Amino acid sequence: MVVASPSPIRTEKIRDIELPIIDLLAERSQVSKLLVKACEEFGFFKLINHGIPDDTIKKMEEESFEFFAKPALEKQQAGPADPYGYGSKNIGFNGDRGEVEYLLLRTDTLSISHKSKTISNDPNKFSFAVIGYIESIRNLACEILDLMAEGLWVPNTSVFSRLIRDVDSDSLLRLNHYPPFNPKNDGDRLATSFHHQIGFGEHTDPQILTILRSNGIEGLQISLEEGVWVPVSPHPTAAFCVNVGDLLQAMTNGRFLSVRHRAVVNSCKSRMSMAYFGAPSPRARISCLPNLVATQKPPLYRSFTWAEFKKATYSQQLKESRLNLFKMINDDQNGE
Ligand SMILES: C=C1C[C@]23C[C@@]1(O)CC[C@H]2[C@@]12CC[C@H](O)[C@@](C)(C(=O)O1)[C@H]2[C@@H]3C(=O)O
Ligand SMILES: O=C(O)CCC(=O)C(=O)O
Ligand SMILES: [Fe+2]
Repeated sequence: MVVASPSPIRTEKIRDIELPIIDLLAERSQVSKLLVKACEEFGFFKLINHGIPDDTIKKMEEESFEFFAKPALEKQQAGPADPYGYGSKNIGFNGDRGEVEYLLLRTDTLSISHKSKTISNDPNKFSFAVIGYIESIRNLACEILDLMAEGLWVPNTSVFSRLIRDVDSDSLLRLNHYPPFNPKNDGDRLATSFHHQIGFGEHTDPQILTILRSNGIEGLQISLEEGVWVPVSPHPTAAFCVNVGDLLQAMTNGRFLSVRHRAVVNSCKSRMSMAYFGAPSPRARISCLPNLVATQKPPLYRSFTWAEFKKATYSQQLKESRLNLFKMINDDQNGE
C-alpha cells in the first residue's frame, strides 16, 4: 500500500535573500571579482546585459510553448526520456517524480536536426530556433567561465570554457513545463501531500555550469542551509539565472558551491523554464586546479572522468550528493 508521507513543508523554513545581480557590461575585472564572490557565497546569481538577442530567446520560448501545448500522444513521439526525449512526471531512472513535463535534448546540431522531426510539425523552424539559442547560450557560458577563471587567477583562463567548447561536449538543453497545480482541484488521493507541489525535486546540477531562463513565474528555490529554502524571484530584466554545477565545485576544490535547488509548482500559473547544462566530453578528466590546492587546502575530490561521474549520477536519485562518492579520504578523517 502506498502511504502519503507527512507533509515536510511545515518543517521547512522559507527565507528571503536577494541573489547577486551581475551586469556583464560592467568593467571586466570588477565583473570577474563579483562572479567569484557570488559563486563562493551562493553558487547562484542573476545575469543582466548578457548580450543574447531578444529575438533568439523569443523564438526558443515560442517553440517550447508550442511543443508543450501539443496533445500528450504527439509529445510522446519525442520520447521516452532515456535520458534524451520527452518525459512527464517521472524524472530519471530511480523513481523520482514531480509535477513537470520536460524535453531533454543533446546540443549538437546533427542530433537537434534529427530529433526535431519527432518534435515539431515544422522541424526546420524548430531546429533553427534551438540551434541559434544553444549557440548563443554556449558562447555566454564560455564568456562567464573565462571571467570566473580570471577572477580565480588561473593561469590558463580557458581552462573551464575549453571543456564545453569541445566538439564532443555532452552539454544538454532541458525544457521544463510545470502546469498549474492546485491540490484542492485535484482528485488524486495523494494530492494533498506536499510531494505533489514539487515540480522538480531538490538536487544539484552535475555539470559545469547551468544557465536557466524562466517565463517570469516564480518557482525556483535554492537551499544554502539544510531545511531552509530561498525563493529566487524572477527579475524583470535579468533574463538568466546561472548556477555552479558539481564539476565546477570539484575543479575549484570546493571554493565554488554547487547548491541544492528545486522547482515548486505555481497554483494558478503555468511555468516554463529552459536550462542549458554546460558539460565536458565524456572522456574529459576533471581534477582540481593546481593553483587552488595548497598544503592547508589539499584536494577535496579525486580526479575522475565525466563518463564516470555521469554514470554515478544516473545510478542515483535526484536528492543524492554525488560528489561525496569522489571525496578524498584523508588520514585525519580516519582519526589516524
Ligand atoms: C534522477 C535523476 C534525473 C537526473 C539524473 C538523475 O539520476 C540524477 C540527476 C538528475 C539531473 C539533475 C540536473 C539535470 O536536470 C539532469 C538532466 C542532469 O544532468 O542530472 C537531471 C537528470 C535527468 O533528468 O535525466
Ligand atoms: O525549473 C527550474 O527552475 C529548475 C529546473 C532545474 O533545476 C533543472 O532542470 O535541473
Ligand atoms: Fe537543476
